Amino acid sequence: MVKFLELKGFYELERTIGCGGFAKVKLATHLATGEKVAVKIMDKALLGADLARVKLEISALKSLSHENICKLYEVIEIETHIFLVMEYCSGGELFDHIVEKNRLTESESRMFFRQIVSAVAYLHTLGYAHRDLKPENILLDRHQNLKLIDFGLCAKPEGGMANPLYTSCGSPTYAAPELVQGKQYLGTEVDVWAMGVLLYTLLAGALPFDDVNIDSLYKKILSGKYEEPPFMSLESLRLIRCMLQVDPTKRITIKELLSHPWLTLGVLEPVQIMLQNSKMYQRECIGIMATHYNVENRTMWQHLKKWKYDYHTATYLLLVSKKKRGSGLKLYSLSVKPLIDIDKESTFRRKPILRSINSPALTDTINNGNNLHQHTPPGEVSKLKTEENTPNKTPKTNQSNKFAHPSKPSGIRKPYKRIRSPGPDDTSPVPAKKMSTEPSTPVSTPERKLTNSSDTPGSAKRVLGSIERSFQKVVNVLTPRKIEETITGRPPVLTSKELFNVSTTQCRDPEFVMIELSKALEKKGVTCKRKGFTLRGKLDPSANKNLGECSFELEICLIPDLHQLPQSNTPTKSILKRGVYNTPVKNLKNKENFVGIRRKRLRGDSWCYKKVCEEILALTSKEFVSFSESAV
Ligand SMILES: Nc1ncnc2c1ncn2[C@@H]1O[C@H](COP(=O)(O)OP(=O)(O)OP(=O)(O)O)[C@@H](O)[C@H]1O
Repeated sequence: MVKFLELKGFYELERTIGCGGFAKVKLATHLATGEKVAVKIMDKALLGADLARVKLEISALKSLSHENICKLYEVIEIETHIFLVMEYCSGGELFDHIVEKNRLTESESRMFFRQIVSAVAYLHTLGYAHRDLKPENILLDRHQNLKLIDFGLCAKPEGGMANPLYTSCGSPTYAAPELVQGKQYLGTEVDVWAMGVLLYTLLAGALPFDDVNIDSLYKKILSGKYEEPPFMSLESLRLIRCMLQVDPTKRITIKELLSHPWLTLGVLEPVQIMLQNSKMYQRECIGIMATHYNVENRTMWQHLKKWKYDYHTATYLLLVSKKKRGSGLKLYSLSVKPLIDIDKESTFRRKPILRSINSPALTDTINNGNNLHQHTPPGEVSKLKTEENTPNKTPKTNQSNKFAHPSKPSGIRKPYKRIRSPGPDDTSPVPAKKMSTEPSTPVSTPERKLTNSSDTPGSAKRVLGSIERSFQKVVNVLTPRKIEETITGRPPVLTSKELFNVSTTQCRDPEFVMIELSKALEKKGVTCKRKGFTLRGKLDPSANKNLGECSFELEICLIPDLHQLPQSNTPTKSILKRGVYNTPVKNLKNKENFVGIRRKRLRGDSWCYKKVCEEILALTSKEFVSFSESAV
């Protein structure tokens, strides 16, 4: 069922592929090209004051065009929701990739890290700081290319990158010391620190600074002391040391990183900033669209080059990307007609799109109700007034540094989800609050999903509360009786390309695995809801004080015929490696399906999720669950 009529006839929505604090992301098909896209759906009512973040994210994405930055195709705004149609990254999060392999080899880390450096250097060149770099915000496409996502916390300091920022934001475990201290900081320098944490995570499979106690975490970050694993090469350790310099003035710069010997080792070439030209005139793609809409090429291009981020922009950018891949170029007729009268520039579809009271910057771009999409040409400074560049419009409900202590300790480690101080903006210096030096008490991390809104002052309370409320809607305790009742259909059979994040079993009965899994979840204090062969669980933090808060999905699936699997992906390889299976490998090589458990983090701290999954899968049944190649 298509829930959003605005998309009907243009996109076919499929399953949910991710959830963030603010958005649900669905896989969809762009019907004119048949290409898969990701649709980020945001409920305006839940966004509240964070709408400014979304505006900035849209503005940034429209300006950016880089191989390693997830492309925006279309922006649709209706009275209740905002939809961002984006490039679909089918390879999952880099975080899952690390977990899958425990840690990456130096050469794989280098291959990935070069892409990250290229994307971040490009961002900085255009005057943006990302401020939330972490493996959860880096996705992979089907060719193992990295794609940076989530620009909701990015900043574009007025006057350029040499100007300081003031808003404390990001994820505490990736936060630079100057952020933790609430000092003013340079966007470039905090991004380099976060990249240092990221590189360490790639190579070590663990965080350099981590603690269940936020005070202790900050102390560790400020000390700049972390464990240097013996398995890391001296060159890797040296580079990480250069990035994890507590004094930002001594930290390596992004420019130096581009040609650092560790990054050029074996590759020789310094990292290129690689500008993409997907917005260039592409004769063949324009010709196909012009023929399809029965207009002149010139007329088609006149329309396209306004970069309205409407359905035509999406169609064109998708055709360009298809051409780049060498796929056949073809447009399918849509059932919804007329689409857009290009000559007259009038839009007949999506009529119900309304002017939103809450989002003038987005809706102000709607001209006569026709031009639905705002455009910022590549590289051009966005004219959108945002929290970062309009200090007077910023709600000043709370001036405190969100890295500092919340007023009321909860005694529970909250997930170290990214945070942003809701009050001060980055153009109006605010006296930094010193980090508390009081005796360390377990406190709740000041993040956006606190259950008890009284823990959080000011507008943050509103934001956190609304996210929590929406989250609560999906959480129900499932009794064994309910499980029995909802058994339907058959688990999905995975293709060999879908085997990441899948733990293998040597069992062939999906129901049996489901029951074992449900028992383990119950034992672990995870409340869950079953839909078909998927269990959506939320960890009860009060029952797991050392773990924090997170939600995730475990899906029972069928693993394809082992003969068809590429060698590196075969469950048998992991079975051999870990010795989990009792069954001799040769007996597993048959044409029948085995049951697998596919896991997916929905919300909350990634490292907490990793630990919970490890524990649940270990509880499920030691005899029949193997953690595939991963630690989880
Ligand atoms: N283009 C994409 N392709 C595939 N999956 C995606 C894509 N964009 C997002 N996702 C998935 O959806 C999840 C949530 O997306 P995103 O981080 O953009 O949402 P958010 O609400 O802004 O998150 P946050 O809570 O970090 O602000 C991601 O972690 C990822 O797993």
